[in-house]
Amino acid sequence: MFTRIASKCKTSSTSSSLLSSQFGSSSRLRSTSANFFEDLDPLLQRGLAALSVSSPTSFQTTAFSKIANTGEEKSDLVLSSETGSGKTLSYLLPILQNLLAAKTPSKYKTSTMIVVPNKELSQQLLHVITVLSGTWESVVWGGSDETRELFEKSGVEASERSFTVGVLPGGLNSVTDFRPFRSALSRPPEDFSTDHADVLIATPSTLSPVVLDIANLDLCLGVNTLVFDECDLLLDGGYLNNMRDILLGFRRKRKMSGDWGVAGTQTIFCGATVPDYGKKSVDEFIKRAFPEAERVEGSNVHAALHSGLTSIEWIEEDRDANRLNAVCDMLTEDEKKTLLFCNSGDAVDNVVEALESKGVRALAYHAKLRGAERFQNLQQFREEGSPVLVATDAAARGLDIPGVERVIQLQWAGNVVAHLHRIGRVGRGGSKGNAVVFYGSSEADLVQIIRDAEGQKRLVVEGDVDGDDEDGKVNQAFSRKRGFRKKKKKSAKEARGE
Ligand SMILES: Nc1ncnc2c1ncn2[C@@H]1O[C@H](COP(=O)(O)OP(=O)(O)OP(=O)(O)O)[C@@H](O)[C@H]1O
Repeated sequence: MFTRIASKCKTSSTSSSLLSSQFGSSSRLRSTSANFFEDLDPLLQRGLAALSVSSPTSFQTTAFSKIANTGEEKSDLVLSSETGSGKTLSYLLPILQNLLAAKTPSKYKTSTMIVVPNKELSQQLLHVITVLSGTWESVVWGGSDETRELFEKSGVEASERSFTVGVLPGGLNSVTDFRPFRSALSRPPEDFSTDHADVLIATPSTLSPVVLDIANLDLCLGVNTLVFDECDLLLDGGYLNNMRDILLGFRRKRKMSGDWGVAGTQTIFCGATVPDYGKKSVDEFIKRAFPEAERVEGSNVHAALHSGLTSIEWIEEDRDANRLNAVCDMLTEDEKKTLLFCNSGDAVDNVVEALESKGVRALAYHAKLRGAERFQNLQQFREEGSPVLVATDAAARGLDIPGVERVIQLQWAGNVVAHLHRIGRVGRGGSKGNAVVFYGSSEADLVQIIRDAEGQKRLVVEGDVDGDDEDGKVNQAFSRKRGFRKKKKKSAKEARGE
C-alpha cells in the first residue's frame, strides 16, 4: 500500500517591494505597473510578442535597471529567483537593448559572453535570442537544424538583421582548430569576410581553453557583459576547473581595465538555487571572488514549493513494480503532459520499455543517448509527439518546455538542489502544474526535512552546517554531496539512541 501525503502549495505573499516579484495566483506571471517593455527597441518588442510575453515581472524590471546602460557604473550581480520565473529574459533584454541602443556598436568584438552548462541549454538560449532578433540570419554559427526549425515555427516576422549571435562549438583544441572562429569574435576592422558575433554562447569546456590562452586576451577586451547561467551548477563539481580558467582569463582583463582605457566587465551570476551552506558553498565562492557583487533576489528563492505548483504529492513506496503500476494508472487516467524523472540512464530506458509495453507512449532523455536522438526526443515531447518524457537530471536544469503539466519523480532526486530543479520543470512562466514524488522508506527521514520546510519561506537558512544546531539542519539537507548522507547517518544514530 502507498502512503500518500499531498501538500497544497501556498502562494507566497511578499512585502518587500523591490524583491517581491512574479508569484501569485494569477495564471500569468505577476507583472508590474512600470512596464519597461514599452521603452524597448521595437525589434525586441516584436520578439517578446512572438514569445507571448507581454509585461515584465518586477524581478525583470529590477534586473533591467542594473544591467541596462544608464551611464552609471554597474556592479557585478547575482540574480536569483525561483525556477521558471523568467531569469533568461531578465539578463537578455537589457543586454540586447544595450546592443541596439549603442550609438557606436562594436562591430569587431564580441561584447557579451554567456556561459551555460550544456549544448541543449546553448540551443535553447540561441532560440530565444534568435526570436528576439527577428531573423535566423542573426545566427553567425552554431545553430542546429532543430533550433532553426523551432525558430521557423515561432512565426517571427523577418526583420533587418540587428545583432548577431554564435554558439562556440566544442573540440577547438588547437590554434588551427580555433582560427576559423577567431575573427568572428574579434576581427580586424578591414576584414569584412566574416560575420562577427555580438553575443557568444558557450559551455565552460568550450570557452575555457579559448579565454585562458594569453594569445586570445584581445577576445576578452571587448566583453562588457559576462553571464554565468545556472551558476551554482557551473561553480561546482565537473565544471569548476574550466570555470576557474575562464575567471582567470577575465581577471587578466580586469587588471587592464582603467589603466589602458579598457572598459570593465559586468559579471552576472544567475540561478534558481545558490547554495549558501558553509565555507565551500557557491555563495561563498562568489563572495570571495566578487566581493562587491550586488544581489537581486526574487521572492520564493529556495522555497520548498515554487509558485507554479498547485500541489505536490509524496508517495512512500519501496517496490519498483508498484511505483510503475501507479504511474501507469496516472498516465492513462488523465493523459497530462508529463516529465518523469529517474536517477540513471539505464533506469530511464527500462521505464520507457515498461511503459511502452503497457501501451503508454514515452520517450527517453539522458546523457548516454546519441546527441541527435536526445535532441529529437526532446523536440517531439515539446511538440506533443509524445505525452511522456522519461529523463535523468540531464533534463532537470534550465530546460523550458511549454505545456508540461506534471512532474513525477519515479526515483527521488536524493538532494534538495536536484529536487527543486526537477519540480521546477512544471508551472513555468505563470502556468500551473503539479508534482508527484515517490520515495523509499529509507529516504523518509530526508523527505521529512523538506516537508517540514514547506511551510517556511526559505529552504536554506544561514547556520552552522557542521554543528548540531537547529538552524543548520536545513542547510545540511541542502548540501549537494554530503548533506543527505550526513543527515541520514545522524538520523540512524538518533534512532539507535546513540
Ligand atoms: N514576463 C513574463 N511574462 C510571461 N512569461 C514570461 C515572462 N518572462 C519569461 N516568461 C516565460 O517564462 C518561461 C520560463 O522562463 P526561463 O526559462 O527564463 O525561466 P528561469 O527562471 O530561467 O527558470 P530555470 O531556473 O528553471 O532555468 C519561459 O517560457 C519564458 O518565455
